[in-house]
Amino acid sequence: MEEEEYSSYPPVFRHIGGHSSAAHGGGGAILPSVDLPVVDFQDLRPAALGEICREWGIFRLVNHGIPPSLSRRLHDEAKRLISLPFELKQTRFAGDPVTYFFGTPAASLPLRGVNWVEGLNIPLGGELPPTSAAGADSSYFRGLAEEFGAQSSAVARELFETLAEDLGLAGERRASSFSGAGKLLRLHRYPFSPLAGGHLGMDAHTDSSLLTLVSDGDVGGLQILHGGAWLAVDPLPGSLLVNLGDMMQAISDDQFKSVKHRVQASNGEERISICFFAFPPEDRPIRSSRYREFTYRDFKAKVQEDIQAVGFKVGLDRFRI
Ligand SMILES: O=C(O)CCC(=O)C(=O)O
Ligand SMILES: [Fe+2]
Repeated sequence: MEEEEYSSYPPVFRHIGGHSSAAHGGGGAILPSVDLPVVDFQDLRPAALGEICREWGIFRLVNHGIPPSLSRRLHDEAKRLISLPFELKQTRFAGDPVTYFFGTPAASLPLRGVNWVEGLNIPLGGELPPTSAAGADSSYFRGLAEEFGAQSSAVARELFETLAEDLGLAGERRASSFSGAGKLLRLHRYPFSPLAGGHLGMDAHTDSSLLTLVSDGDVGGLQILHGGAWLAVDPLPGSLLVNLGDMMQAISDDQFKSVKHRVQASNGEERISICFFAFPPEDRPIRSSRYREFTYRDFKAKVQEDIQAVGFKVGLDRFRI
């Protein structure tokens, strides 16, 4: 492909489009696929779900009730917006509640090697923005995102309650964990990479969330670390990928796993993913037999501090007793 065909990519990354990614230090072998457990949202069983979360920390959710047409419209609109020329994206989202980013979000370090991803951050639950510089099409997108976010949140709450049941969480500890939860929708576009086993879009990381719901469409790329090996997660159209985050691991006294994962660029189509994150209320103390008491606000601050100081997220280990 010619360079101008990559005009929607940030300029510093345009050159990698037509080249062997191996020459740029990324890459890896084609991995075996993993058969993730599949959970039916209409038939949630605390003990069975708990077992999956102890062993895997990630599963496929089917029959979740979010209409396929809503997911499809949001994916289509996301793809349209993210495919706009880079310069236009920068000006279009300036001053909008929806923000455009590019870089390596897992480590918050832009321009590390050729590992990169770009996307839009969509805060949820606020007022729809007045018609702004972003224009009417962005309001349409935000409306879809709000609707998708509200439905994702209801699904996440139900999953949380099921897991809380399995853990035997009671009283204040249970009631306050999810109510007032922070919510964020983030969409990603992982660039096309001409070689299979191409560069990473997102480095290995665990999510800081309670729960993360990923609508990953029909292009693969996600990989998980399971049993000491990296395994590829194939798409399952119509399903949601659910993974547990660090806060859920802490609340469960390390019974549940916050699974390590990363995303590799596809050698076919670009991957568009829509990720919903549920976080605990910022100032609620998190009590666990494995960690000293902390709040999600403390956790976030420590993650940022480590990224500045050592270049990566240390995460829960900072709070371990
Ligand atoms: O885009 C994906 O498929 C996963 C993204 C992810 O891991 C994250 O945003 O934390
Ligand atoms: Fe993640």
